[in-house]
Amino acid sequence: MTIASTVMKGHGTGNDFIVYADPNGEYNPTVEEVQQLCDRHFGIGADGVLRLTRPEYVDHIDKNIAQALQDAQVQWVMDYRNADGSIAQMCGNGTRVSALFLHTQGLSPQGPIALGTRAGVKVLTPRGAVSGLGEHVYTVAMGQWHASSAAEHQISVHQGSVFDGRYVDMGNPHIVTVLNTDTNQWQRAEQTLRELDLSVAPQVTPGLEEGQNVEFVAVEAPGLASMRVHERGVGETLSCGTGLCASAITLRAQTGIDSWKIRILGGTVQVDVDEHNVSLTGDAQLVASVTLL
Ligand SMILES: N[C@@H](CCC[C@H](N)C(=O)O)C(=O)O
Repeated sequence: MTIASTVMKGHGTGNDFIVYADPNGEYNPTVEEVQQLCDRHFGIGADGVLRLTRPEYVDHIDKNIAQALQDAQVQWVMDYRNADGSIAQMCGNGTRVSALFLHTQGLSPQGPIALGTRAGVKVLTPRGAVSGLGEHVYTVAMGQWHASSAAEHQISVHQGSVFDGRYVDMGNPHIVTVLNTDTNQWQRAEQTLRELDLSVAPQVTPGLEEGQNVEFVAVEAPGLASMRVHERGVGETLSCGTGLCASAITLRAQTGIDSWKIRILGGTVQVDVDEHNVSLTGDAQLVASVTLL
């Protein structure tokens, strides 16, 4: 695939992406092209592709959301693809990398960006001035969340253990299991978390028709937790922004605590939840500019 504009590689807490701007709707990759770009041996390698385009060039989008993007007059929409070529509604870490790309490429003025996604408009606020490559911190307001009030799913992992999981809708689907809320149980929960074999997708019963991202969380102290994730369309990743938000929402339901610092394999983020909104603060980094041959 050729893309006649700047293509970059970046990541947010180790969740890595290939990112480019496609303002004229000319470079809409096929499933095979996404798979090839994301292949870690035969391609550039990434968990997903972020195609930044105009609202009219995004397909597989809900009619009402497409209308909302038009009403909000967003300049840019993040058309997100998983490494296996599938389409997802949202990617929390991807929004930060998209914002950094738009800022550093001069495609969006400094300051907050209203970024369109298949899950609606998300506003990203840079924490400090954005100055070229390197690490930058953004807060993304993810907006209204929805969660089931009970753990209605069972998650079995490769080793045979079975956990209860709750459904959380972040625009994309999540099933979250909290391994402990009693901090005296932290060491055991942390060991369980560390030893989970996520090389194979956990089995979820009942599973969601559209598939699911699955998160496992252990609580170390009030407001401090660790998480691992198996992502739909990718596999285990070093971080998942929507999964971190889904985890904090579930932790809040089980502990009453609104504000969480959560460690994942690729770093640490801050998640703040209230009745209506959830916001995610974390890093974004661009690491390379790539020429596709
Ligand atoms: N890594 C992302 C989520 C990407 C989409 C997900 N795999 C899905 O299919 O829903 C994040 O940071 O939120």
